Amino acid sequence: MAFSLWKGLFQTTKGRLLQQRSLSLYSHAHGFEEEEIKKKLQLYAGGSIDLSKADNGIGVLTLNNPRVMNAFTGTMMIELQERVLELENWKDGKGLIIHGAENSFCSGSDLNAVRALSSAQDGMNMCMFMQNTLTRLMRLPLITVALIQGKALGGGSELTTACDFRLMTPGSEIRFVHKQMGLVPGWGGASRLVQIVGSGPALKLLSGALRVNPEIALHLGLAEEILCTSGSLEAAHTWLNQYTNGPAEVIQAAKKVIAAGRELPLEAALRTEKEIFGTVWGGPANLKALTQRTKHK
Ligand SMILES: CCC(=O)SCCNC(=O)CCNC(=O)[C@H](O)C(C)(C)COP(=O)(O)OP(=O)(O)OC[C@H]1O[C@@H](n2cnc3c(N)ncnc32)[C@H](O)[C@@H]1OP(=O)(O)O
Repeated sequence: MAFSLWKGLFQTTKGRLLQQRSLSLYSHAHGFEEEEIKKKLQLYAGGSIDLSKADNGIGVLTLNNPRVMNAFTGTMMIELQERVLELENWKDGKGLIIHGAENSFCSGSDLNAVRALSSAQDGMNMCMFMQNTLTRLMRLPLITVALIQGKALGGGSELTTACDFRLMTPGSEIRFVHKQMGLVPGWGGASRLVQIVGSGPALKLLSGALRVNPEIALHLGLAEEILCTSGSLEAAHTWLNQYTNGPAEVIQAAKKVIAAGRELPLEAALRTEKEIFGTVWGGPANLKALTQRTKHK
């Protein structure tokens, strides 16, 4: 009796810990005033973040504010959070492509909002708000791809690092322009960039505000492939389809074990891998493969 009570308690706590890892980084305890910053962000309206979810499990998220090169207004920051929460609950989802409207990726945060929210407290709250959202985006159980056409500047470049992969078109550019603005990244872009390209190249990209064209991005391991400009969204779908063929629960499990390996110390990652393995072992896809005596020739 006592043993089963302890076991139940242990499993609930473990479940909660696993769940918490997928939730936000900052809360009230860190001095983060989410409602306060959301009220302020609402004042800087314009553009939208559009999400379409197809039956094949691939979503497309469009940064839609082409008049200002898809800069992030306050309301777009809030909408991004809403779309990410929606994607967290997409049971049949397998992959996500993020792109900008009208052949441009994103020119960072809307400079009008930046100017108006220049106090230290607003800056910290906006930083924590965007880190929370982009961390949740990074942890989505979906394979995520940033399709970069045109420029990804400032916060736009940071957003690309929250995706699993980056695909670029000829003439496109990723550029951490923060230094030119007297800043460093604050949406988590520096920390993620180090994980992607290593600390030396990351320091050069930031301190030189270097332009990263598709060839350099390929060389650094920042981009996976250069796609043709025409029909690049279809090409991004084709590229992603190589990795999303199969049942959603298996693709999602694959993303989850890799995300754990990317973020957690080895022992914690191994334990998480065991938990996720348990969700697919004996599951429908596993039983089907066993019944069919699947061979891998
Ligand atoms: C998290 C930290 C950050 O993200 S800080 C923001 C970093 N981003 C920037 O500083 C981008 C500044 N903008 C630029 O460098 C250029 O506008 C870029 C994006 C290269 C485009 O140049 P170009 O193709 O010549 O077009 P343009 O300058 O005429 O721009 C078209 C209109 O868009 C506007 N725009 C552009 N970016 C932003 C932005 N981030 N916030 C607000 N507005 C932006 C331009 O001002 C221009 O508007 P308008 O036609 O002058 O009314």
